[in-house]
Amino acid sequence: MAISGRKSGDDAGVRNAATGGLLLRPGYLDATAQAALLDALRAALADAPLFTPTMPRTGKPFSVRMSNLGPLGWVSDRDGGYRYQATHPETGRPWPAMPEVLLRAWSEIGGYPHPPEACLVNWYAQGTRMGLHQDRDEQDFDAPVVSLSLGDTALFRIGGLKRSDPTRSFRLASGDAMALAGESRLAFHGVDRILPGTSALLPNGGRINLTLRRVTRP
Ligand SMILES: O=C(O)CCC(=O)C(=O)O
Ligand SMILES: [Fe+2]
Repeated sequence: MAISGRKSGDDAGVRNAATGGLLLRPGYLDATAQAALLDALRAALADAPLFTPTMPRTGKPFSVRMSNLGPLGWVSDRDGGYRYQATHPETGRPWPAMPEVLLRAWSEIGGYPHPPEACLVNWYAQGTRMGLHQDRDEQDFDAPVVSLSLGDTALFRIGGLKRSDPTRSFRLASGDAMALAGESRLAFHGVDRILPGTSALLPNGGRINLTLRRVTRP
């Protein structure tokens, strides 16, 4: 397990064995790299607009809006459930390509020898959250999940392999990178809340999270 990062408060909790395989790289992207990535994302989202996924069966809308980059994208709706597909659910077009900086982050942080296939773009407006869940719609759990944060700081929560396992929380700020690998790959996790006014990157606040995943077995 390799852990780096802030040492104060609840952040120290991420060193606990329950989250083995969790890797944090605070400040992985500097301000210039964050701004460049944001520009690339704006262009991509013009082609593949944010959509509102809905829950399997109930059709209840997510509060987080989403889009994707790369050969595959994660989508969810009432009838089809959670899945990956090669095209945007509303435009029917293929997802835009992943910018180079994301491919580099995947290899530098995740250290997995095959390329990522999906980059989920999560848009958190102020007041939105993501409930505790596992990332398990992929065929390949050997590959890590690599995530990058932009904009306002998130209070991120992670537990163990069972929903009822104890959880701990820490902050993910703009430019921070994280990988869920090894024992943490299937750990329950979520976002409790977005802390307003913590970043000037997005003019109207809010947070963007980019989650890179390998979907198929190489
Ligand atoms: O926004 C985050 O930091 C986590 C996102 C997440 O867990 C997911 O997209 O599966
Ligand atoms: Fe997740």
